[in-house]
Amino acid sequence: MAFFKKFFKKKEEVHKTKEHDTKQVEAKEESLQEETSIAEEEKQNIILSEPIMELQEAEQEKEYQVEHQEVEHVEESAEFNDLVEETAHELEEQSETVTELQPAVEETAINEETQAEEVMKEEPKKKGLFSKLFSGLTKTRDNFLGAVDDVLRGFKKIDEELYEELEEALIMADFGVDTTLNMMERLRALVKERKITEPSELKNTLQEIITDILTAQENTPLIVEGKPNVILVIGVNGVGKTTTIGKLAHQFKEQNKNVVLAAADTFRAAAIEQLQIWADRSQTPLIKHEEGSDPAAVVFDGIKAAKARKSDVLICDTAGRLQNKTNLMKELEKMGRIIEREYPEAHKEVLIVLDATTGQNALSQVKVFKEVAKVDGIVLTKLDGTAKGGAVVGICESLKVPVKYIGVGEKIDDLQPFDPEAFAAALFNTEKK
Ligand SMILES: Nc1nc2c(ncn2[C@@H]2O[C@H](COP(=O)(O)OP(=O)(O)OP(=O)(O)O)[C@@H](O)[C@H]2O)c(=O)[nH]1
Repeated sequence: MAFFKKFFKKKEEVHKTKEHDTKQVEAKEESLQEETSIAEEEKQNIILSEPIMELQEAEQEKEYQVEHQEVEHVEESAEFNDLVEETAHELEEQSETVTELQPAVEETAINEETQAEEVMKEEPKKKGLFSKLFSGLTKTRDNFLGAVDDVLRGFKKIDEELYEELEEALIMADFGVDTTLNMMERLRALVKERKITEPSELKNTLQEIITDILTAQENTPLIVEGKPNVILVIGVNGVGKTTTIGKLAHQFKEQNKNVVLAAADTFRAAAIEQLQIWADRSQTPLIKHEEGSDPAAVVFDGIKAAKARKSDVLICDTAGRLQNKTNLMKELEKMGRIIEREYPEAHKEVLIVLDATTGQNALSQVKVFKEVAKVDGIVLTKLDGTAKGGAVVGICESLKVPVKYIGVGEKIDDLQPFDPEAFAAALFNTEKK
């Protein structure tokens, strides 16, 4: 702005000077003309050399004046041109700076746009996860929360009778006896400590206790970044092992991971065929042998394929026959040995799949598997089809094995990482605490 003010002020000054000088020249011209006509007269009347010389001098002076004026004008216009050039130069420099800044400005704009897009993508994803969890837990919530609300509405003060009825509601929702007793003990202690008198306030306190139990168990990620990973999936027939493997493969592939599947449940031909369907669905290579072949040999070939493809994750299906614990133990041990020997650099996880509809039975399955293998995490399937979702709390509390994923439907993207706070919020129909 200052530059333009300076520029126009100078321009005005130049213009004024020019006007003033032109007037002066015109006045001079007039007087010269007058002098010329007098001289002419004199020339005509008295022919004398002196006036002629004067006239010549006057003419010369006039010429000089005009020339001088022109020079001044030329100088002024040169000054004006300089100013114009200076302006142009400054403008050019400014435009260069703008051009230099342009890519940075564009980059910033693109970055902001990308970030906004990512946030926009992330937000519905988060919302989608919670709404799926929320609708998946409908039966459990109706069963559990409905019973809790009924109890709390029926009392004006917190007394022993209220505690007993709450205890019953928790047991009916499959929290398990031990976990329920433990929860009630914590509830009584908090009521005393916080001097709670209103029955309606117990709901919040219960949600807090459940969130606390679910988050108490350290939950590590299923796979380690920058390392090859092997996941052995165990569990009894029909719990949703194959489906879970397909869903996991799909999720890892969405995260741009290279995945290989191995059909090490060779006990039934149908298990291999079913895994092939999920491998096709998630577009993942499947290593398989004939029905009845050695499961450890399938794992061996799976490792070979994973190494050749520089895979991030190898997921092995296994047969879960609890009827013969000795065989099951031998089979799992042999697979473990092969992995240790052939793939020592890999991170190994044993994931047990449990069917939530079996409620407390799921808990006893984990107990048996824990006798034959080290179990690192739990996948609880079919939470959408059961009123017994409270079993999750019992499993977390009594087994000290973290729930890593939950199944909330039959579709490929109906498996989600277990989020304890979101689970408790969906159970109590509230916000995450
Ligand atoms: N609603 C619902 N159904 C599920 C879920 N997970 C698996 N299923 C269904 O449970 C049934 C059994 O699943 P599979 O994956 O075949 O179970 P499996 O443990 O591999 O069983 P076998 O192959 O017999 O050993 C199938 O009909 C699945 O669609 C889930 O999270 N929700």
